[in-house]
Amino acid sequence: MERFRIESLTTRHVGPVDLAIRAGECVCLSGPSGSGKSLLLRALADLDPHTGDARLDGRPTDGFVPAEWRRRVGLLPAESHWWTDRVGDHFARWDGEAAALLGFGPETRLWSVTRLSTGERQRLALLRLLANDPAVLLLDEPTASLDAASVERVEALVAEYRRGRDAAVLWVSHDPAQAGRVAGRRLRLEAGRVVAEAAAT
Ligand SMILES: Nc1ncnc2c1ncn2[C@@H]1O[C@H](COP(=O)(O)OP(=O)(O)OP(=O)(O)O)[C@@H](O)[C@H]1O
Repeated sequence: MERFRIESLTTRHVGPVDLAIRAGECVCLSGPSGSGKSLLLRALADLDPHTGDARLDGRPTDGFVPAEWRRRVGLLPAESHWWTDRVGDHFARWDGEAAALLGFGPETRLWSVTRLSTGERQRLALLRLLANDPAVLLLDEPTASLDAASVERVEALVAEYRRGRDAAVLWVSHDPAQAGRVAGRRLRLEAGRVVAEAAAT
């Protein structure tokens, strides 16, 4: 079943891009630094101006109020934003099991955002995103600041979420080994267009 589809999506730097992701599928997107991967993800989340058509479960963007589209098509930016000082205030709900998998106990909710390390911010931003119950995950280098053990746990959590919710995942990664582990299909952004990643030689 197709979950997420974009047709002729065009922003100032990217496009036109056509892409369809099935329910429960993970697609990896790579491409040179500055090729527009982050901008593409922001457009998909309807955070930047764009033209073209995007659909979730066959329903176009303008069939949703913008906040609902952004909740259902969830973007994990490379740098997360926090708007109050207490970690717990940012969570729609606290999933103790998922938090424990990423190394956080219930006391984490009382922590100040200012004390968070870069890797803690990245993992907590993912937990916060999943707490919103998105149908599509747009993950912008979600393990860029993590050690190998944490990378493994994040990959496991996203896989469990994807299978459990039949979510469609678009995962930006510069790491071919990671793409091989997490994705069923690999794409590359080149000169503003999305093309199939050439097989490794
Ligand atoms: N607000 C903006 N105004 C003008 N140009 C921008 C803006 N944001 C990004 N760009 C430019 O658009 C291009 C694509 O940026 P983007 O962040 O999407 O790249 P990326 O593929 O995600 O790169 P990386 O792999 O380094 O994260 C870059 O040349 C960047 O400088």
